[in-house]
Amino acid sequence: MALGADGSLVMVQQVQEFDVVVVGGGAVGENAADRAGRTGLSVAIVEHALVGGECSYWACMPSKALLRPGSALAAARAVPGAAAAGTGTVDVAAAFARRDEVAHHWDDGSQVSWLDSAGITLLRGHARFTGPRALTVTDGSEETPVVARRAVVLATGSEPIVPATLADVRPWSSRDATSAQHVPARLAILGGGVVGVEMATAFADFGSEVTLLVRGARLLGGAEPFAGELVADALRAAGVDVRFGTEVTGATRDDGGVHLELSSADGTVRLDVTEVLAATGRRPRTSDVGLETIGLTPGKPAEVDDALCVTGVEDGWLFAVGDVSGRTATTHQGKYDARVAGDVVAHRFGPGGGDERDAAPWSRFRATADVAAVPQVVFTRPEVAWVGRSEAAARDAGIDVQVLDYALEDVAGATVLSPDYRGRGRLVVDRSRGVVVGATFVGPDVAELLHAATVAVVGEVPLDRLWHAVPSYPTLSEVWLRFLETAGL
Ligand SMILES: Cc1cc2nc3c(=O)[nH]c(=O)nc-3n(C[C@H](O)[C@H](O)[C@H](O)COP(=O)(O)OP(=O)(O)OC[C@H]3O[C@@H](n4cnc5c(N)ncnc54)[C@H](O)[C@@H]3O)c2cc1C
Ligand SMILES: NC(=O)c1ccc[n+]([C@@H]2O[C@H](COP(=O)([O-])OP(=O)(O)OC[C@H]3O[C@@H](n4cnc5c(N)ncnc54)[C@H](O)[C@@H]3O)[C@@H](O)[C@H]2O)c1
Repeated sequence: MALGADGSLVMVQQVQEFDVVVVGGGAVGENAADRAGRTGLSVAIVEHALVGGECSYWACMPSKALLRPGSALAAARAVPGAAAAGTGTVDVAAAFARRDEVAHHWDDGSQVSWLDSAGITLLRGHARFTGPRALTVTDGSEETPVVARRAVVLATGSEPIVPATLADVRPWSSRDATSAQHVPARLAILGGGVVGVEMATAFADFGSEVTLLVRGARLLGGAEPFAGELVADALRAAGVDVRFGTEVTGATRDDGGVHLELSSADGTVRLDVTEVLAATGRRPRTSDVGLETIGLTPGKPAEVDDALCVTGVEDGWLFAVGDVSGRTATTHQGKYDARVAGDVVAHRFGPGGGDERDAAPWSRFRATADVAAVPQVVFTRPEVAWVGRSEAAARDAGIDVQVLDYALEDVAGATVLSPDYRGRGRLVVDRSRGVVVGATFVGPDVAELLHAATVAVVGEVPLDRLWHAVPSYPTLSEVWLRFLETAGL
């Protein structure tokens, strides 16, 4: 027996040793573990909740399942011939039941089976560093010392930030929204970022009276401004009360719900709602992993280089991937970093001990795409999809920018989708190099348009070569031809 981190008595188990220990079994940690084991290193994952992490159970998957019925209904309603069949509203009970299936009823059995099949050891419990390559894993009253002979990959994800004004009223977090079992009659959402606009769309579909409270002047801050404008127009058309320049300056909760005091340039007003969702961003989850024992600061992101090696830690044994690094904020980009980190670990510490320290950008040992080729899709209606730099970001980076804009409704593929199709595409071109450095699409069904743009940005394909990439007719992709014609090709 010994004293645990919280001062209680714990039963200390035998030391367990592995070549590599991955802390956090989210989608990103799982990928890192899989790649790290590919040269025969023994790998363990430590997970204190569900294997699969936020994305599988409370983020990407359930949120997209909640959004899908409304978007399917809207797509049918937009087409003469199908519109008559698309009457009525979203069947909320069926939508929730489908969400429950997609979230595997919050049971991680299938992911645990996958770990088994990949030869990865699962240690259930909460991991904390006790020193370089040394951790303890606490599971109830048991504590297991764990040694990583070669490397540790930190993949502990992120946690929501709750503004101080809402702290006492038990606001919904994104987890409460994505796992909701009832629909609040009146829902206030604080924050005009990705969670805010997606959940405003879903809960408006379910019949909530939604008020979206945005302290700034636009939605989706990092995206091209037209993206936020089109989403705001659509949310308003769906009945959402979108209020810009609005701060929550006070909040109370009683049996009647949550009472918010809102301040804007027009003065102070009160808003009474059933629930309030704090969609105000996330912070890396590093406050309770013993970072202080290895010379890092708890609560801060684990900053990494392009090999995903944590800077400020000697001997290159610590890596960080996913939300915890502060470098990526999506599952797909976190998994890309995980593949790179896992490959670096497998190569550097595997049999024969390779050296990839001189690896060039774009090698499989460098996460080069994190810098200027990050894709993201926001599943609102219209969908928003972007990759690389916005016009403003490209100008800030000193790029000689050429902007190519096109109205998506003017391509034949859009006409087939719906007579009322509206959307917009933008390419940001580096004029001096003649290559695409950014792209944004806003409109129904644009999510699947994005990957062509990602390939163009990553491949730095010259515009005069893109000219030979012929889009099929009649598809939305024909916008690529129109962009190039706009550029004078
Ligand atoms: C509502 C919402 C919707 C989203 N939708 C999308 C989307 O559509 N597409 C997309 O690409 N991204 C989306 N994201 C972002 C995406 O969810 C994250 O980028 C992704 O989950 C990050 O993965 P991760 O593995 O780094 O972290 P997590 O998924 O948070 O995994 C970290 C794991 O570590 C465990 N852990 C933490 N600390 C410890 C410890 N000390 N010991 C043991 N275990 C520990 C946790 O329990 C967790 O399982 C969404 C986010 C939210 C909030
Ligand atoms: N489809 C997707 O890929 C997807 C979907 C959802 C979430 N995510 C990821 O999850 C992460 C979290 O999303 P999010 O929307 O919470 O964060 P975010 O950073 O995208 O947006 C947070 C918003 O809240 C505002 N805000 C912050 N503090 C505030 C305060 N005190 N009062 C009022 N407004 C405040 C910010 O200005 C910002 O507009 C993001 O990194 C996002 O990329 C991705």
